[in-house]
Amino acid sequence: MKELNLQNIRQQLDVMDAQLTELFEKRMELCREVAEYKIHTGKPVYDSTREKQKLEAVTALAHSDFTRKGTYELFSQIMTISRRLQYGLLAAHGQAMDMGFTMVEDLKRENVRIAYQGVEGSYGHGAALQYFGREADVYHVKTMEDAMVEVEEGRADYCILPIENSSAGAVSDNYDLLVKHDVYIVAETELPVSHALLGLPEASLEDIRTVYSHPQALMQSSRYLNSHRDWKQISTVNTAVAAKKVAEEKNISQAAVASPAAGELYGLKALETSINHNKNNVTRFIILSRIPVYKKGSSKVSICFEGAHRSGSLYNMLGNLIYNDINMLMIESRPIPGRSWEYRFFVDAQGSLSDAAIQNALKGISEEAVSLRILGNY
Ligand SMILES: O=C(O)C(=O)C[C@]1(C(=O)O)C=C[C@@H](O)C=C1
Repeated sequence: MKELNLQNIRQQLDVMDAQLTELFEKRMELCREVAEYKIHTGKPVYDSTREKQKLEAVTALAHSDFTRKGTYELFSQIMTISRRLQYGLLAAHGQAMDMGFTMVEDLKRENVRIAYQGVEGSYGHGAALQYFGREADVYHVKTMEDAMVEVEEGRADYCILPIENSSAGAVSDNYDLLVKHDVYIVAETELPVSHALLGLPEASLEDIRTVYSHPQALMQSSRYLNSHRDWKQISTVNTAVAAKKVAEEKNISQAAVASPAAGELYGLKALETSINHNKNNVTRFIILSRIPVYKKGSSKVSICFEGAHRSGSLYNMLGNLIYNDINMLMIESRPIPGRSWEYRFFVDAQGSLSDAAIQNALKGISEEAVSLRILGNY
């Protein structure tokens, strides 16, 4: 057997890697010229047919299954890097994508109407008052979708909807609705969710036999509620509806799990406060407008995209963020209606639509994805 000498093998690898690097740099120089051609002709950077042909041609040169697969991966990466280079050059020539958003100094806050889902005293109501102030012109509608339609059809200037809870995670339905309706995220607000056990003013803990609330709130307070085994727990559509029911039925044995604000509104007494076991329970609400604007200094961009249904597609989309040095804050996937086992992705990234890096990344995603929608910058 040939005597193996690691040092000698490494020296040969070093020589070969230097050649590869030199060739890689030469290839990128040519891609620079391709970019110049594309700047002048307006031809898109991404050419899937050419990439497919290229991958077929180079894999045909390989001699084993292993190197064929490796060649495929290697050249997919090289062309991805080539695209990044070209997007950067296009952006430097002022050929950034038109995002369709206008930057404003501040969001309009005077004489605005705000729709929220639920009833008075619900957490949605609380979030609306927290963001727009206690004197704000807020009104409620029945469903989350109703709230979006109010904005879309111009009856409300804004609507406010929960999108994520620190313990329960994403409010998936609202992600789906964001794609369905022509509304844009213009702001967000975080509302600490702290449940109280609310009873009639004359009630005491010993009187309670039945507790009403939304299933989520019952669950979030289950440790406390289960320590009172004789209490019957009954679900309602909303925490505030539970409080209203207790106030209206005037039965001393009934209590509701809802916010202290709901208690105040319906004249109930807090028999116990902060009964949710996760004390760091915060819900993030988004504020939606039908006008695509973003406030100067906004630092979070939300997008939604569908990639091609093939290996590496998501990886390539996210590569656009990585190559532009953008920090991804959140990713969520949702099934695409009518297409089983295919998903669309919702991504929050750090930055502003006026940043060159964000513009560059979004241009890349928009060319390479099946569809891209910018949901907002706030
Ligand atoms: O040939 C082109 O049009 C290029 O932009 C070059 C290149 C490559 O690196 O080979 C890069 C991107 C395209 O999607 C296809 C191929």
